[in-house]
Amino acid sequence: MAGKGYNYADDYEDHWYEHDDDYDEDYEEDDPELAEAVRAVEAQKAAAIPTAKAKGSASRSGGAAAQKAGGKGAAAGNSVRGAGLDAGASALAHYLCDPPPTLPSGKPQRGGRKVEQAIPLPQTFPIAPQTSAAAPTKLFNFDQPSPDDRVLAAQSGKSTSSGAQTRGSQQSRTRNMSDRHESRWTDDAVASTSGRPEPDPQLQERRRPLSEYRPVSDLARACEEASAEQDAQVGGKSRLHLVVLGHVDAGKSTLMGRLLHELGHISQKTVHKAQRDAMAAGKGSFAWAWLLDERAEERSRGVTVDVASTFFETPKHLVRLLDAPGHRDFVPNMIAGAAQADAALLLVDGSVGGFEAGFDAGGGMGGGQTREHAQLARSLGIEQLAVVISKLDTCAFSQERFEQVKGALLPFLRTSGFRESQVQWLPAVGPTGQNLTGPPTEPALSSWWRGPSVVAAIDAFRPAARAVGRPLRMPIADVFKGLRSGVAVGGKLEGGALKVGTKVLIHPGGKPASVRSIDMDGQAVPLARAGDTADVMLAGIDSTALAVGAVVCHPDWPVQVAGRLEARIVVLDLPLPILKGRQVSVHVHTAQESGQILRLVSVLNPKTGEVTKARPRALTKGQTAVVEISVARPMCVELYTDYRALGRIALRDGGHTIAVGIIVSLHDLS
Ligand SMILES: Nc1nc2c(ncn2[C@@H]2O[C@H](COP(=O)(O)OP(=O)(O)OP(=O)(O)O)[C@@H](O)[C@H]2O)c(=O)[nH]1
Repeated sequence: MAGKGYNYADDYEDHWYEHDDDYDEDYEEDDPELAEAVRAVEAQKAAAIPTAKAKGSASRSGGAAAQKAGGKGAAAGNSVRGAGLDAGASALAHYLCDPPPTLPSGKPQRGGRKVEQAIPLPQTFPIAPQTSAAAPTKLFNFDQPSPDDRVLAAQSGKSTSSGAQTRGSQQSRTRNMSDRHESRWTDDAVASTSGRPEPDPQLQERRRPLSEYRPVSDLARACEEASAEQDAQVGGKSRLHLVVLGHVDAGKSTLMGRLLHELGHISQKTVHKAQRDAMAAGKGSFAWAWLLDERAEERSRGVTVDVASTFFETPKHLVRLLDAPGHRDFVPNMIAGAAQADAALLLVDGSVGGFEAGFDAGGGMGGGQTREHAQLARSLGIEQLAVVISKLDTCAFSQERFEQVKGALLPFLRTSGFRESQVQWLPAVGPTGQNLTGPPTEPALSSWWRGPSVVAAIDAFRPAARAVGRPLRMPIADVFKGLRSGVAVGGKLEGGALKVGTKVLIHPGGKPASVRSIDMDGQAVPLARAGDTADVMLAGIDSTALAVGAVVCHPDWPVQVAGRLEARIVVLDLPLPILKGRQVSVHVHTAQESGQILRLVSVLNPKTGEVTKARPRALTKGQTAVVEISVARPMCVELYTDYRALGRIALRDGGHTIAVGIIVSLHDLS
């Protein structure tokens, strides 16, 4: 079953939301073993490992606002996407901005560099000592406000020490195609989109149902021709958007750095340079990660800040890879990355203490990012997951430890809405390349592991269905200046298609524009279809009308712009109940806005959807409920039943995700 971008006509069954919390109770009722496992995890949590909290209390840096040099590489579509983009990137991000050598067609990319033949490396990098539960991770010396801090400051009307920006972390996602340039929301732009317009009560009734939409025939024909042509060009391979998730230091960048090298996308020379630089800086164990975490800040702190995107090929897929930051401060960036993905690799540190730190419930405030990332990924529509258990080399490749981690995580993933059949489990060791592209060579691992390698697990993911027959929706993940003139936006088409010359509308604001050119994977193309990630150069529009979180849409079938909405949510781990009036940060696709919970409408039976309590006074952990939320500025959203990718919502507060859900009704439409 496809991951995201479903066609409205398909009979996709969203397990979580339609049968959602079956899991919650099923495992208790039907599966005593599972219930026992959950109790064991709870007991484990009670014995809490304080590392995550210690990390959380460290002062922080909002490095996401920093910008990375654009240049032609960025124009070629390899720049960081999703959040804090120009701000340089994670290890992956870094690599991403230095374009991969060739395109699916075999042609070199514009600005691409020559890559030598990848040859297997011996284990040259020291392995991080991760054997003690007492010190599985390090403290970070963050000294500036994080993206979340900015959002919180904006909500409370305070400014942060580094200068709060109107749109918080979204501001930092703007990138430049030709030179370093920070495209800000100007007062005009804010006025055009932020002032709450008078709601139009008849708007909803006047809107034609999306099911009546039929693409114009020339676009439909172009899509058909393009599919045949592009499929032939890429040797029958399908496109897959993959996000790499996991707690900080789980080994994401290291694993992906080594994988990209083994697949021939990072040269031997580059590897040696990263190794030399890392050694010289006394951070030898981060050499593989440095292939991707190229920003000085990321290297010195050893953490990924931004979401980066790059491209690689497996036997079955052309993979657009998004490396999400693991640190809790950068979860908004992670959300923007995961919002574009069809499938996810969840890296889990299997070392003793390492897993527990990432999975710790954190005293009821979200805890480790293993939990938060998994829950967010599911709420953003990702159904297909491969859990990669790393660092087993620190415990002699113990099969028992592998099973222990799996046993603790599986019930949690089920309650988060993942189907067991859609979750793969595998071990891998990034620094030595064990089980990355083929069976492990390490006897202690090969003696018991018979399952897939990382590449095989990626190949087992199914590509998303392309919803080309739907009205155009392209949530903007990136805004940047054109090479010569004009402005361009980057993002994933969730529905419909675009051709050069297509007339579009940008919401909020309702500004018209037309498509001047389209770039995909660094090449100019005549057409982009649902499921593609593209850079679209626009004509007839000013950059002030564009921002991350806005949506490029069909002029006659525009996206909804709502100032108030009702959502069916599941309350996550939190120490204090949700009360009416709570300030939250609202995340939908790539958009993020300050909001407030106006009303607690009802508590629902998660199995039947029946109202068990109307107008509750508070919502607590695990409850399914309907709430009404207002946002400070109208947001581009859709009902979940109309457009799933634009109808999923996450609510955050105090740097933690407190609820995830779906949008069930829209109000104050403009
Ligand atoms: N022993 C061992 N160390 C590993 C393994 N994978 C990664 N490491 C080490 O763990 C540390 C963190 O690795 P990264 O790749 O930076 O982790 P990350 O998940 O990308 O971290 P963020 O991007 O900051 O979230 C580095 O010192 C790596 O060398 C592994 O499989 N075994």
